[in-house]
Amino acid sequence: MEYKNPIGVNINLETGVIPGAKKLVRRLSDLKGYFQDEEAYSELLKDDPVVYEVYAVEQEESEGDLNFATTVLYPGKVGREFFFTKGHFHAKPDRAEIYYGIKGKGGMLLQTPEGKAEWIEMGPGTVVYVPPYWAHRTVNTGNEPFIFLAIYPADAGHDYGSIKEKGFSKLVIEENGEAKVVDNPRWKE
Ligand SMILES: O=P(O)(O)OC[C@H]1O[C@H](O)[C@H](O)[C@@H](O)[C@@H]1O
Ligand SMILES: [Fe+2]
Repeated sequence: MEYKNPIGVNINLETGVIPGAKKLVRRLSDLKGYFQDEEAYSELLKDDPVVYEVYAVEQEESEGDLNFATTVLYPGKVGREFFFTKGHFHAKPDRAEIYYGIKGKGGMLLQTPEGKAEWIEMGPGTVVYVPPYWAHRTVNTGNEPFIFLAIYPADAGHDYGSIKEKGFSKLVIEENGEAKVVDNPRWKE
């Protein structure tokens, strides 16, 4: 039997960087169609800011193995909507995931395939259990980078399709300087 080598790394708790990890950058242009306010989107697209970065340590897809990744989600808004990650179901939909808040302020929108949504606030030290079958998207509701760790099955995969097309049934917007979770007017079952 060939055994894999264990890994020990230190996450930089200020920047979210995992040394040696694979870095993925998502700019606003990668999130076309995701935000409600298309005018605000086009305006902001002139600068095409980085919305988030992911530092991932991933294994080949196999049952029983685990991946981990940090995400640095920058502060910002498109219109009244706070910056967020794309959000996804797992390609193997019954795979669960654990998130751990490191720095900054935000939360997670979760949603069942039928469109029942939940919002969980996150800050440093928050653990979120994402149960099997729930789509999940993180949102930065603060004014500094929101940094968190995620641990997920190596064979979970990402299914972006239905979220890209329909979004979440809830939106997280700013109202009078506060984050508010409201119904998505464009949501259809
Ligand atoms: O893939 P997104 O929905 O854009 O979210 C960005 C990333 O967030 C976390 O780090 C997850 O562990 C990753 O699996 C995911 O790729
Ligand atoms: Fe996930």
